Amino acid sequence: MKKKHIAIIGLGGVGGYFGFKICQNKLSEKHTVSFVARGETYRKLQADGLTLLSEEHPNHRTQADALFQNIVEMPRPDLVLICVKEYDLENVCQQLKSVISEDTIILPMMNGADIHERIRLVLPEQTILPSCIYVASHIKSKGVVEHKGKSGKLILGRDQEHSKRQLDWVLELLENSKINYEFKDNSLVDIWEKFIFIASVGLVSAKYNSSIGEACNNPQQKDETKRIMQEIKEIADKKEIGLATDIVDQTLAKSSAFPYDTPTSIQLDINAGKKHNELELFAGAIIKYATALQLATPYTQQIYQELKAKLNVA
Ligand SMILES: NC(=O)C1=CN([C@@H]2O[C@H](COP(=O)(O)OP(=O)(O)OC[C@H]3O[C@@H](n4cnc5c(N)ncnc54)[C@H](OP(=O)(O)O)[C@@H]3O)[C@@H](O)[C@H]2O)C=CC1
Ligand SMILES: CC(C)(CO)C(=O)C(=O)O
Repeated sequence: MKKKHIAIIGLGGVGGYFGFKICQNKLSEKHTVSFVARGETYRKLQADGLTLLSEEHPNHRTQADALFQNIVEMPRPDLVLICVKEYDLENVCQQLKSVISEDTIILPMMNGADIHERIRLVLPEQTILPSCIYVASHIKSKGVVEHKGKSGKLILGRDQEHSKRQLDWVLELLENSKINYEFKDNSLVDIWEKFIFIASVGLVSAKYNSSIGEACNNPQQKDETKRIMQEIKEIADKKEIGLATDIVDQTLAKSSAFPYDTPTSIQLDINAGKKHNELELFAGAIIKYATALQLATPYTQQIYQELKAKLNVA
């Protein structure tokens, strides 16, 4: 049987954590694994391999079967894990066009409520598995990823436009890689549950340069976090996503699953003054959804302006 080729694009916090597991546990007779990294990350991976600092792995280093610095150089993949920030998504999808086939399965491992729809706009033929992830892992230095707290978790679902697509081998790969995952026919509720958490906590932690713990427990921050959650809930309700009625309380409780001082990626990026950050993925998207649905989102609007001012963006 032909070996399945798995490509992991982006070896940062998420790609480094999940990619490490896939590499460590790969069954070499069944799969080959490629990493695609750029710039300094590529050079570090070429020199030292991928390092994952995690209590789950006493051996910290691994190597993929192949390493590429450009997507277009790799052989045709059967499965692509897209592990980049949303502002790099369209660029990655454009480059993928020339190397994938209709049979390639795309698994985005990213935050955001509409990532699978955005991929579909560029790659209309492929099977795209809508997903969300929970993990606290960040780049310590290029090629070195640090994971803290609980085991990372992936929730993935069927592509509603390719609902008969055979996915057993993908689930078997996740299983063999000892990745904590859940597979659902419809993962949309889970995606919105993650979105309501990370968009609200992310925006407030970015405003105060605070942790997940502070954004959900400090009285003033908690109040702002809850108000943004409420605005997202109204959007989800109007879109008939099916979030639980007590989703705001459930989501606040979820924060205790993370070590108190866990940062969020948007907090780190905005407070490092990075012009590329996830403000549009969270605040921009909430405002866009609300405008289309004729809903008011004053708290999200306010924090959006405050964060733009912090970044000195008009
Ligand atoms: N980190 C976390 O704990 C969590 C993150 N998420 C989400 O997961 C997604 C990924 O986040 P995260 O891993 O933290 O992001 P990182 O910034 O840590 O990693 C993304 C990596 O992708 C690389 N990259 C971007 N474009 C390309 C390309 N064309 N070719 C090769 N490499 C590329 C970047 O390279 P370069 O360094 O050169 O820019 C970077 O190394 C985001 O949507 C985030 O919101 C979700 C849950 C938890
Ligand atoms: C909060 C966290 C770490 C949770 O998975 C996350 O999603 C992020 O920082 O983007």
